[in-house]
Amino acid sequence: MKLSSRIPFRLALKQTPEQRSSSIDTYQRTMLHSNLLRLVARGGPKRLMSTATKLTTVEVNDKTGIATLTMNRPPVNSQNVQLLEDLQKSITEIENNKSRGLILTSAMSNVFSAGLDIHEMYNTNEERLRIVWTELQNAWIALYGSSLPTAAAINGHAPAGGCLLATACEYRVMVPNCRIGLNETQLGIIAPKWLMSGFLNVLPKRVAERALTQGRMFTTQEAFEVGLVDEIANSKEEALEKCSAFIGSFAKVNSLARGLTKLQFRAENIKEFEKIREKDVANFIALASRPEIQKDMGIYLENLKKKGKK
Ligand SMILES: CCCC/C=C\CC(=O)SCCNC(=O)CCNC(=O)[C@H](O)C(C)(C)COP(=O)(O)OP(=O)(O)OC[C@H]1O[C@@H](n2cnc3c(N)ncnc32)[C@H](O)[C@@H]1OP(=O)(O)O
Repeated sequence: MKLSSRIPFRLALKQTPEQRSSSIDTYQRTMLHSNLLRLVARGGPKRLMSTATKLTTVEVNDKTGIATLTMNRPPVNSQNVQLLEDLQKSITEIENNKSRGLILTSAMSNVFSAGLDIHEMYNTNEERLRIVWTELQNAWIALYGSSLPTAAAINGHAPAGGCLLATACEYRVMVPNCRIGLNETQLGIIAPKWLMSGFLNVLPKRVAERALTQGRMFTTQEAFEVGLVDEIANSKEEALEKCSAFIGSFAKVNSLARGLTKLQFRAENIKEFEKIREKDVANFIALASRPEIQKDMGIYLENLKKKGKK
C-alpha cells in the first residue's frame, strides 16, 4: 500500500450512503496503515517544502517539521469556494508531506477569517449554494478529521466560519483586542450541529448554548476566560511560537496512538455529520433561498459596506 492510497475523510464522505455506513471503521483501518507507513518514513531526512495554491500557502519549518497554512484572500479572508477548496488541498498536502503538525493562520493583519463570503450566498442560485455549503463542509471535515496535531494562530477577528475553522483545531492562540464567535443567529441563521461541534468540544454546554443563541462574539480576553482560546499572544509571531510549542508537546508521544486517540474523541461528531451531510446541504439551500433571509443578508452586507466607509 502506497502512502498516497490513504483515504482522507472527505473522500470517504464522497462515497455512496451504503459505502459510507462503515466509513469510520474503514477510515480508521486505512489511517492505521498509513500512519504506520508514516512512522517508518519519519526516519528519513526532513524536507523543506513551500508550495502555494492561489489563496492559501503552505510552509514547512525544516527544524520543527511543522507546517504553517496561511489563508490569503484580502481584505478579510472571507471564505469563497476557491478559498475553501484551497484549504482542503493544502491540508491534504500537509498530511502527505510528513509534517509533524499544522498551524492555521492568516496573512491579513487584523482578520483571521470573516467566515463565509456572504456574496457567495446572496442573490445566487441553488447550484451555487449547494457548492458553497458542500465545500464549507469539506474544508471543516478535512481539518476536524485530520489525525495530525492542529493549532490555530488567530491573528485577528474570527467570526462565524472563522471561528468554525479555529475550533476545528486542537489548540487556539489569539492576539488581543479581537473577536471570535459563532454569530449565525444575528444573521437569522441556525448553525447546524456539526458547525457547533468544535465550539462544543471546548466550551461547557451551558456557555455554548447561551453564546450560540445570543450570536455572541467574545473578545480575546473573554474567549480566554471561557476556554474558547487556550492562550493569548501579543503578536502573530508569538502566537505561531505558542502553537509550535503545543504541537511540540507531542514530540515524545507515539503519533499513531495520538492520532487515533484524537479521532476517537471526534468520531461521534464525525459519524453524526456523515449521516446528515446531504440533508444539511438541502436544509442550507432551503434556508438561504428564503426571501426574508436573502433580504437580511442584503441588509447585513450593506451595513458592512457602510461601516467600512465610516
Ligand atoms: C444561511 C447562511 C448560513 C451561513 C452560515 C454561516 C457561516 C458564515 O460564516 S456567515 C458570515 C458571517 N460573517 C460575519 O458576520 C463577519 C462580517 N464581517 C465583519 O464583522 C468584519 O468585516 C470583520 C470584523 C471580519 C473585519 O472588520 P474590518 O477589518 O473593519 O473590515 P470591514 O468590515 O471594513 O470589511 C472589509 C470589506 O470586507 C467585506 N466583508 C467583511 N466580511 C465579509 C463577509 N463575511 N463576506 C463578504 N464580504 C465581507 C466588507 O463588506 C468590506 O467590503 P467593502 O466595503 O466592499 O470594502
